[in-house]
Amino acid sequence: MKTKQNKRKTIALLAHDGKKALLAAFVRDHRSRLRCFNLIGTGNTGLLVQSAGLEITMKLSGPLGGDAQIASEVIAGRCDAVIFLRDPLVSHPHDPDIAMLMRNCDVHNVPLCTNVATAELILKGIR
Ligand SMILES: O=C(CO)COP(=O)(O)O
Repeated sequence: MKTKQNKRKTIALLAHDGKKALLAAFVRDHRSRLRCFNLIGTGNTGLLVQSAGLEITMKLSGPLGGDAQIASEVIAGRCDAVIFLRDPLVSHPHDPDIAMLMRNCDVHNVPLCTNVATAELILKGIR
């Protein structure tokens, strides 16, 4: 009889500089739950998650193409949810990449959240 493989899901974590403290607190509060997933993230966000004691695959920093790399994981079907604490109060040099990532989450029906309240719902809901 075939056994169903219990494949870990992948969550992407990204935070703009103005939201990094919030992401650090989120990671601290949900460390044990986050350990159940493969984590990927943009460069500086990844370093922050790593310094909280979690394993994470780091892509490039956002402005250098990291958002685009995360989008490519979404498009390839290798990312199951995106937690993106973006700062809506400042503009970013890579705004086109940010829009592209968000658009592709919608195109591929991948859960995307941009604030902590919804990030908590995603963590509760994803199996
Ligand atoms: O710019 C980002 C997301 O758009 C995040 O990039 P860093 O994690 O490298 O700061």
